[in-house]
Amino acid sequence: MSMLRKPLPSTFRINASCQFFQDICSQLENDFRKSLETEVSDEHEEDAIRPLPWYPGNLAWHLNFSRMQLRRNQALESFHEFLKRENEVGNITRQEAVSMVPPLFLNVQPDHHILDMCAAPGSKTFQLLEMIHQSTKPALLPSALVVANDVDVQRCNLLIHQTKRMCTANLIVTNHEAQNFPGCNLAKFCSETCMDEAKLQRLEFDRVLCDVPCSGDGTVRKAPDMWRKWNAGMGNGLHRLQVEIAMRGMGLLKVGGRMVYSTCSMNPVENEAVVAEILRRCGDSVELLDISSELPELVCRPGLSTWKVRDRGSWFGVHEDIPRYRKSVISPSMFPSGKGSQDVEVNTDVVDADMKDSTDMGEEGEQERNTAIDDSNNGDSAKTEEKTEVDCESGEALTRYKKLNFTSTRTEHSDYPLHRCMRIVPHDQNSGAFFIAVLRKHSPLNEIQVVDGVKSEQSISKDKTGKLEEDLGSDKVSSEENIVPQQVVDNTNAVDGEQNGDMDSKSSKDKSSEDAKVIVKETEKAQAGTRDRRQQNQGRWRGVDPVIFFKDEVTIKSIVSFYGIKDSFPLEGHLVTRNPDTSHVKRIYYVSKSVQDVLELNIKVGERLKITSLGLKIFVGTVIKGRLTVHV
Ligand SMILES: C[S@@+](CC[C@H](N)C(=O)[O-])C[C@H]1O[C@@H](n2cnc3c(N)ncnc32)[C@H](O)[C@@H]1O
Repeated sequence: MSMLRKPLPSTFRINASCQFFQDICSQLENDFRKSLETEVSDEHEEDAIRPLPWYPGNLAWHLNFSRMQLRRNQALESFHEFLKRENEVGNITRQEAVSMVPPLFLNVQPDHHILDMCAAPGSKTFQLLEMIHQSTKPALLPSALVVANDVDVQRCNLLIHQTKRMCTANLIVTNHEAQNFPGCNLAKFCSETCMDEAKLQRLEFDRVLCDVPCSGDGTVRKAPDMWRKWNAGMGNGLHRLQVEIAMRGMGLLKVGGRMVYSTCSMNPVENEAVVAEILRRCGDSVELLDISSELPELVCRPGLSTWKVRDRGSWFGVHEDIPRYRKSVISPSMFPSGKGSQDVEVNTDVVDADMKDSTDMGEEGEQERNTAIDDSNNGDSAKTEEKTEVDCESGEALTRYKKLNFTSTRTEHSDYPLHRCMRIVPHDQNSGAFFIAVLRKHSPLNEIQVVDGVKSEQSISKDKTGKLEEDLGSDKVSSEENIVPQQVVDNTNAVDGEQNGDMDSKSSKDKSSEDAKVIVKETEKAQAGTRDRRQQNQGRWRGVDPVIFFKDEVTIKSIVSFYGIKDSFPLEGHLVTRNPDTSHVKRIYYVSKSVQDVLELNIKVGERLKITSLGLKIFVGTVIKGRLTVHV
């Protein structure tokens, strides 16, 4: 507890792919390390700044003072200025030490396709970009691709701002619900000819980072407000979404690929319970890897195999003990065994999955009669109250159970090797807290696993239909034929990265083949150049400019000759704009071959990806005397 009350030390990472990498390392080692030693004395005589021992290549550094001290201490002024300056241009990144751990376990290679499912504000995305560029020779682009996604548009802007510092052509930023991240699979949407032409047939990833939204108790040292705000209900409310995001990540992962699941919470319901549920759903297709020897200097603890679930002031060791009316909120998957009781759920429409851990259950306007029942038959000491309420409208008696400060003595153990998960706690190495699990996909998920996923996604999608319609609003005006089926495809094919879509129910199968036909029709029309102009101009997503390949040969030739660009740096197919009127483009972006392939695929499957940003802004266009002129 005393460690939790101490401010978190600052940490930062050097970008090993930046041009001035060696200079920065030498400045830190030879100048600041020594000068700060004399300026900043410490009662324990610890180094003022030192590399984090577990981070490869001495790239991550720990400062033995907090952000506050860094801002206020005069002696640290020039060092603070250095940090700010280098951070701004992307040579270093200030990031919490524990947050740097998950990308390290992805074992990223320069030719990998990587999906960062919940990426904003982008510190881990930046780290992934550093990794793919690190081993590439200067002036050469890696063949890798990073797709960074976040559901929140405003946070996507932070992500774009953060990753701009990298000047990369290998990044696409998308704005989707991660649990419904679209599948781009040509086999489903395209005719044979269209497939023959395409270089990339489906979008799937060698690595997936699943750094999911969580209740965030691991950040209390950085955000002391968390002490007041946190409650167990926050984690309970997120568990299902976390499972769905992770399952979608698994669906999009290539066979043989690695996925890292991480949170900045220590709550087992958001951690081990989610991992166990992934293993349960995926069976032999997925393995939880033992990563204990991968970063030997990192001090960490094994994952838990047993835990209790807290709900409204009580602790439950088994799902069976959950009052019936809470069973729709507290699911069996939150418990170590994942097993539920045979109880029929009642009154599920009365109780919402709220984010409060309140014990106050009183509801005005309801007549109630409370009867205390001895709950000793299951070995638990607390009393359970049966509460009979009368529905004011129907006059029907509804029976609910309310457990006050109940602590279940029954516990369960998980059969999965959850000790392979990794818990990083603040008092082990003066850091924040983090949870990490690394999973490998051994074989495609089978139909039942996929169907499970589809079912849960469909139940979510039901609630989100309104939002989807809004997202597709512009199409709705221009092409009814286009919007309706695509919306259905979004829901039913949410797992199609993995399977070719044999669903259990005939109707959904028929529906998706119908949808596919319509998309093929759309694609063929697009190929034949007969696509509705208004639709092409607006793109599929309202408020998001379409991505258009810049193919103006005259302009491209003049750029090549004016700047003396060599053939080894091809422009053709690598230039895109966000303005459909290519005679008036303002900005031209350079994209890597990997991004180019994804864009071509995305066009062929009917622009399923909602792309908010991509590539590197390389040229600016101005129209002079009616002619487009382009400069760097
Ligand atoms: C823990 S933060 C991610 C931090 C990020 N990986 C980083 O290192 O900077 C979780 C992110 O998930 C996003 N998010 C929440 N629900 C989401 C969903 N359903 N799909 C995608 N992103 C989601 C939030 O907007 C938030 O930016």
